[in-house]
Amino acid sequence: MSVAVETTTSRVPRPIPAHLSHAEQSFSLKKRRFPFSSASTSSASCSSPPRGSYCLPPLPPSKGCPPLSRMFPQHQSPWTPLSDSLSKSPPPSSVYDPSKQTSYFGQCFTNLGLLGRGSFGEVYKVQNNKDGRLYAVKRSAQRFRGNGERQRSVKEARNHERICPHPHVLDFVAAWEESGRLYIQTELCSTSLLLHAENKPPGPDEPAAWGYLCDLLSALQHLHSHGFVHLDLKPANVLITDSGRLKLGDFGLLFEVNQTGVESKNRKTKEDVQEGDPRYMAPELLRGEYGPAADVFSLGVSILELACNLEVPNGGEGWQQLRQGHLPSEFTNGLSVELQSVLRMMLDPEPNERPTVSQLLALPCVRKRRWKRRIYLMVAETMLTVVSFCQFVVCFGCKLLSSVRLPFLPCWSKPEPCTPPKDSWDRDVTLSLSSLHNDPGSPEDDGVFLHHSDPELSPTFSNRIKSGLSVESTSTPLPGSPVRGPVHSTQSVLGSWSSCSLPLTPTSSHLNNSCHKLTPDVSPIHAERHPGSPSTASTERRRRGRVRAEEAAATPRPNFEPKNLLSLFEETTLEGQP
Ligand SMILES: Nc1ncnc2c1ncn2[C@@H]1O[C@H](COP(=O)(O)OP(=O)(O)OP(=O)(O)O)[C@@H](O)[C@H]1O
Repeated sequence: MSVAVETTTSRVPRPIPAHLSHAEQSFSLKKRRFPFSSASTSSASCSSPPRGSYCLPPLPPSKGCPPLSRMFPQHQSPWTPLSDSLSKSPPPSSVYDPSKQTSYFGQCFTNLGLLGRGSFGEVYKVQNNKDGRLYAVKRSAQRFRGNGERQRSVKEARNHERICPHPHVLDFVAAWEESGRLYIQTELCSTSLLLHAENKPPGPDEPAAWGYLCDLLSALQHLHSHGFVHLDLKPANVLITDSGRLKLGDFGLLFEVNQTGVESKNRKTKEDVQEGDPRYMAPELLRGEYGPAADVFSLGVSILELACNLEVPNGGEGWQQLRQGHLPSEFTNGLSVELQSVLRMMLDPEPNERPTVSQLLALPCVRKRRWKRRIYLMVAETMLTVVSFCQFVVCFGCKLLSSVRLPFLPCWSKPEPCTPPKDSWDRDVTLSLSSLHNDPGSPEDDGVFLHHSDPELSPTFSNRIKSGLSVESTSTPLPGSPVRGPVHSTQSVLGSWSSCSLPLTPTSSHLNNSCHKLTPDVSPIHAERHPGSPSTASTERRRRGRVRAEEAAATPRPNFEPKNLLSLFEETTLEGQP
């Protein structure tokens, strides 16, 4: 361990990865990027992809013949478990029936919406129909175009499963292959660290950076002590829970170092070589030296970025300087001496001079903050659990009251389903799709996904909505609708139709799944349905009265207020008028 030793070799410019043709030249303040909501609505054009998510070019709209599978509907291709968890305990036949046309995903999960898109796939928030819990499921965007591609995709899932559970590593649940696509089921988080940081008020945030450093050092210590190197550590690959706990994810480039020489230079075989994000890449990776020190460097760059709110250069002079041990003083001068010196050590150009994760964790300044961080997380998680429990009690109480069927509360007599009934979901989607595409529901377009994620791929769909046709068959908000909040992406996907809007931890949220009542805000849709249709004043009044009544009926019980009684009264008065 040494503080920024500048050797002669460190001044020699390092070769820049070949694909960096549009390299940023030096350091700059972080630009605000649109979070997922923009990706969801415009990722087809991909004009400004979220950083860390190199969007694939949009699929061209279908102009020619429909695919063969649409003309000759066929059964889903077989479902293949890829994780030990699924092979050892497959779902019971009551949950998954292979003879049914619906996919494994469609039968086992209720899709609650798109969480985000990355370069390889789309991530959905789902509810498991077996245990009722909420999870994230990542589905590869493209079907495998060969065995090589398949192997590479499957590797990410297998790598993830090999890592023992740890409080700062994203929990792996299961992986499977279906219809030529890979599915990975993991624990549900709130959002990625990148999006979280970008949605905070601009400006440096050193206390938060110390917290991130402590969490990610713990995660790396776990990986390194088990003989793994991540090799793609960056804020986009770190997830954050509702309590603020960081979880390291995305193990596509995970590399196993031999146990005897964890610190020794390990060379990957040529076919193994896959470059991570160049902005966070340690200089020695360009020489083919793969070791735990590379993760320390990437963590250093990530913390520098998060603490100073700066745009990390992906090439050019700034990229070179960072790999020669020069920190951008115009940004780092505002940081404490302690953090500056830790960053200097982590960003040492020589991997052998860089401290190991254990050495960093032993630093007094880190140890002090790690304790604070632990206490903070403990308190935050306890509070979340208490809030979740209270929500559960309130929801349970409401359900109980509604089952009493009080005569003066007519709208309480029919409680809304917790989630859309699966059959109706499938039926609605199939109806919607078949009416749009005249397609009997091919496995090409698994309705469970197209319903949420691909409206931009289906121009007919959006035109239909725009032209004011019925949206009753689409009971979920459209991607890009204003209900989405930038930070709490998981929560905002449910947006306006979740009556329990407090963020829940994945562990606790199963307690109150009953809170996820679907109460679509129907009034604006109805109002726009026939904008130009002639209507007399009385029919208009009646229509408004009906809409209010529908709103009142759709309002979940906890929101039942005297206001609703007033509107019911008003409605009755309106109905009574000639
Ligand atoms: N477990 C999760 N819980 C909540 N949101 C998630 C989860 N996993 C991913 N996301 C969201 O989905 C987005 C895309 O996911 P992810 O980055 O894993 O896809 P990817 O194809 O591997 O992307 P890349 O390879 O570019 O990193 C993330 O930015 C994050 O917002």
